[in-house]
Amino acid sequence: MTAIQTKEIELGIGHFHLKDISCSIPTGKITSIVGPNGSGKSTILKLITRLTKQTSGEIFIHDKQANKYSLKKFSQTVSMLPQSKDGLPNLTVKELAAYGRSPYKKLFEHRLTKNDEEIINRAMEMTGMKKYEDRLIHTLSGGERQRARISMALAQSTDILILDEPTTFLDISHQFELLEMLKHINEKFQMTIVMVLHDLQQAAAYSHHLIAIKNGRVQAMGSPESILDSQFLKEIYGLDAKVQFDGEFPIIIPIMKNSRRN
Ligand SMILES: Nc1ncnc2c1ncn2[C@@H]1O[C@H](COP(=O)(O)OP(=O)(O)OP(=O)(O)O)[C@@H](O)[C@H]1O
Repeated sequence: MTAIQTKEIELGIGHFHLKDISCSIPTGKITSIVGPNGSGKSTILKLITRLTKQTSGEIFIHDKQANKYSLKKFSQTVSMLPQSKDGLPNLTVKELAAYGRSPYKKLFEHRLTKNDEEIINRAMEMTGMKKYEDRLIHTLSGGERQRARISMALAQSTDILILDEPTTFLDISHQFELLEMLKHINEKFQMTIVMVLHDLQQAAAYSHHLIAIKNGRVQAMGSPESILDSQFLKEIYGLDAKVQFDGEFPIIIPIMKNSRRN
């Protein structure tokens, strides 16, 4: 089953061109989009979430054209967590999570129903943020802030969650904590998760499916085990390296040109 399908998407922005982006994102799985800086990954997420419009081609969400959804219905189907460089209003964790209920409200309606409260509480419990519900966002650590943002996305009650570089600015243990949390959410609720990740090892370890982009084109697609090898690293990143799998976790060993021991 396919949650998202893009068909022959083309888009030009200044000197940059996305060309013939055709890919399928499986339902209930974790898919990561990987590729070098500036290859077009975030632009693809913006197209899927209707923040940018393609010049040609079509995007389907659950087999229905994305632009045929009303804005409200779309926001009840797809939630997007942009890169965390954007500032957040100084709200409490609970107030931020409550924003996730906006697609279910009428214009200027702010009152939370009992059902909204239950969904917001569940979202904060899923991310471990319930105990911080009254804390102001600006007093949280980077990892906690990211989990608060995810609480808001989860309170949106969508079956597709899209995240752009969710581990940026987190230390290695908080990166893994966040990825474990997303894996748990995916397994428990069969939520379709799509993310852009820069760390290829993490992307491969935590994703069922990888889409590799280079110069605005899809260069490779498939399970991490089927596509991640030396040839892939050379073709996509121009990197000379070996790949070994330790169980599901790939270890990328770059071939160093100059040993510091010489
Ligand atoms: N609004 C814009 N105006 C002009 N160029 C843009 C705009 N948005 C994106 N681009 C260009 O499109 C290209 C792709 O950008 P995009 O952010 O999709 O890449 P990316 O793969 O997500 O990069 P990174 O890994 O560095 O975040 C870049 O060269 C970028 O400068």
